Amino acid sequence: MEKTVYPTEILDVTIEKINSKGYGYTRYIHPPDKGSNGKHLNINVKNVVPGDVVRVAVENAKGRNKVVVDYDELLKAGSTRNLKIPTHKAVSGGTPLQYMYYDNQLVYKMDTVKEYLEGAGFDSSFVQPIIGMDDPNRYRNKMELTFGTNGELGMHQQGNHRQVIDLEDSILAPKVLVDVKHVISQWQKDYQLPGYNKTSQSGLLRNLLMRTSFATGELMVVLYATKAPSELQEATNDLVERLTSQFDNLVSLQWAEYAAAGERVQADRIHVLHGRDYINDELNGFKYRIWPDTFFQANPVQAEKLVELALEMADVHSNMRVLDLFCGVGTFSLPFAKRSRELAGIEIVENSILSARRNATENGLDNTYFMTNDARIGLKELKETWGSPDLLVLNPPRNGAGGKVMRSIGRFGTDKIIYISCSPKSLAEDLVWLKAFGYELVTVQPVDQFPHTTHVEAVTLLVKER
Ligand SMILES: C[S@@+](CC[C@H](N)C(=O)[O-])C[C@H]1O[C@@H](n2cnc3c(N)ncnc32)[C@H](O)[C@@H]1O
Repeated sequence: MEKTVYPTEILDVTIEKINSKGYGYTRYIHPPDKGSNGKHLNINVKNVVPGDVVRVAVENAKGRNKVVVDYDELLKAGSTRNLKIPTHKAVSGGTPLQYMYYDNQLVYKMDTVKEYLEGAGFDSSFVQPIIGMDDPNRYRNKMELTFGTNGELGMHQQGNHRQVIDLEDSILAPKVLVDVKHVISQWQKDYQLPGYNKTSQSGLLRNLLMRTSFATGELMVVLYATKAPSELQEATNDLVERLTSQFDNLVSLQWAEYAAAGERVQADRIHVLHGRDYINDELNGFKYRIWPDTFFQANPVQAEKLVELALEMADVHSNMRVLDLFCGVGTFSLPFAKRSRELAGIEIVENSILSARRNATENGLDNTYFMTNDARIGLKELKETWGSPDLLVLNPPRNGAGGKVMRSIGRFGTDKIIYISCSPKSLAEDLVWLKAFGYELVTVQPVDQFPHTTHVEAVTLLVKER
């Protein structure tokens, strides 16, 4: 039987709230008439704030119960809308909160943390006022852009991974990275170099990765392309000339050859066109070497605060043995190792562990032990080889540590746990597991690590009841 397709309806709706994806949400009840009695439609609108009244066109309106749409007209601005930010439809998906005043973004994020914790049965009065940024713009030390098929170089359109929106400027990117982008776009245009087409699997230029250290000023530029640079010698020589003559701090220009279809995983071959293959960075007074694929905190100003908060909450002292789970290249490990007797780190990515070891040595620390392993297995092995810690620090990826790891942590029985989270949803889910092992929530400190996005970090202290 063929499904009925209902007509497109033009609806004027008031945005009730912003959901976890950053879409404005409202529930529209169709007026009762034949066949649609009481039927409702969940409408998700892009680039809005609560209280906005917008006009939207919904195709097959009575035939569906949810829809994600752009609005056609802003009829009335909500009270939290920052009218200095020009409204436009073609924005990339990265900054859905950018239209909201920064103070209201902070309230939204703090409420999100509270809601998830309350939903998991915790008392949200443990949640401290969120720590925001003095200047919430241009805070990222790393930008990754994609080449489109029509000369664009930018980020994907929200909800559409085939469409690239050319980056003219960005609220997130330091000026120097925007300037590098424009030099590369001009160079691409001058040599008429095609962007990679995922559908036909043809074209040359795929991605642009740019990193800058706020501490040392060093700049890294990496171009991902399907061919070797020697196949377009004149163009690559000119690229080196253009970038080195305009950016004194460029210490690493790399060409990453990557021919296979699909998303970039690892380059087939790296060609260093200028300088070296890494940059030097610093965080909380510790030195780090950063290669193109090294995971490193993207907002150094707030990352330093996270580390300071974690140290303060843990009250680390020189007799403590500390375990840093999901340790990466050692962002938390090194400062904790400096103040404690011994530190062990567990991390699944081998290169990160190699970096963590090197970083410890380069920073004069000789009390660290780093193990490459899946947290689920590493915890058990560590207990046998290294023993039990007095303090456990964990900073898992966005989807959390998961029940198996949390139960192992519970069985470890350390006096204190510091959980640094980048997702209040997974934080709340993970913390529930610790209740059964007698852990009590002491404090939750939200930190706005990524202004204008829906992400929010939190440093949480738990202690074991004795
Ligand atoms: C949010 S990052 C934190 C890294 C580090 N704490 C930092 O600040 O640089 C999470 C880390 O967990 C690692 N990871 C992901 N899954 C893992 C697993 N199953 N076992 C161990 N480490 C894992 C990732 O490679 C990543 O380095």
